Amino acid sequence: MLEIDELSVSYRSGKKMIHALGPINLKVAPGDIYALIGPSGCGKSTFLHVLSDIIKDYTGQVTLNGESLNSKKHDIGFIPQNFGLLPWKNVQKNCLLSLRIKKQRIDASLTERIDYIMNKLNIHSLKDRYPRELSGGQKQRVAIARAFIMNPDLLLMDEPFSALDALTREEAQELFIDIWNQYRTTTIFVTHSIEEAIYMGKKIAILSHCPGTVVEVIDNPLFNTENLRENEEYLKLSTHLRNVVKKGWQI
Ligand SMILES: Nc1ncnc2c1ncn2[C@@H]1O[C@H](COP(=O)(O)OP(=O)(O)OP(=O)(O)O)[C@@H](O)[C@H]1O
Repeated sequence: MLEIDELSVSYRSGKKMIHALGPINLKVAPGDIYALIGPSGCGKSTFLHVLSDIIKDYTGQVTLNGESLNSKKHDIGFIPQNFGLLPWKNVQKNCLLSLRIKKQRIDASLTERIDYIMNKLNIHSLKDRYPRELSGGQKQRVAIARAFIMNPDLLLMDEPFSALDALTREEAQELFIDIWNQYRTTTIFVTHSIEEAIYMGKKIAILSHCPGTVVEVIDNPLFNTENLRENEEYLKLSTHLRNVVKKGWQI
């Protein structure tokens, strides 16, 4: 369980402090996928930076499985907007990077997991290539493979599909959900797309203007539904979300 209690973040800018986020209160159950939507500058990236332990200067409490969040104790996967692949390492080495950092021995069951994930994402044939030799969709598949191979306690994604064209994006979203269904990794992702939030978010958390606080958490009945747009509920939920945006991110 990820528990966020009265989390607030301020940045120092010269002599002034800028209150960028919070207070945020949220409980994320194991196996949840949260889609986080909110206006530009409300603190979404700041929030992910706290959860990935990049920002340590905050008030409030963040615990994962009962312990204060700490990247030394917890395995936290992060897929940034630009996929975060190291350009000087080939696909195979990028995928195994976190295991090497943790000095994890690659035994038979881990080899099976790696093979399963690489096959599922269809990147076996790309394993000797470097990131510059890959298309955007291929880079995205490598980034997803790397995150799931690591088997993180928490997976964070910052607009992971926004750089892809519409068809590649849909394919990458489907592959993500397909592989997530196998491992049920607790995931929080930021998106600007209402459709992506409805397709991929088991829960949808809406943040207010800066400093972002949680305006509403929606239990999404349409999570992982095929032919989403043809579903009657889709129109209702997307209209509700668009109304929240129109009202200035309030309900
Ligand atoms: N290093 C910093 N120093 C001072 N202020 C900052 C810093 N980083 C972010 N901010 C401010 O904190 C607030 C939250 O920024 P953040 O990048 O988290 O928002 P965001 O919701 O991710 O935005 P976007 O959707 O536009 O990417 C903004 O008002 C921003 O101007």
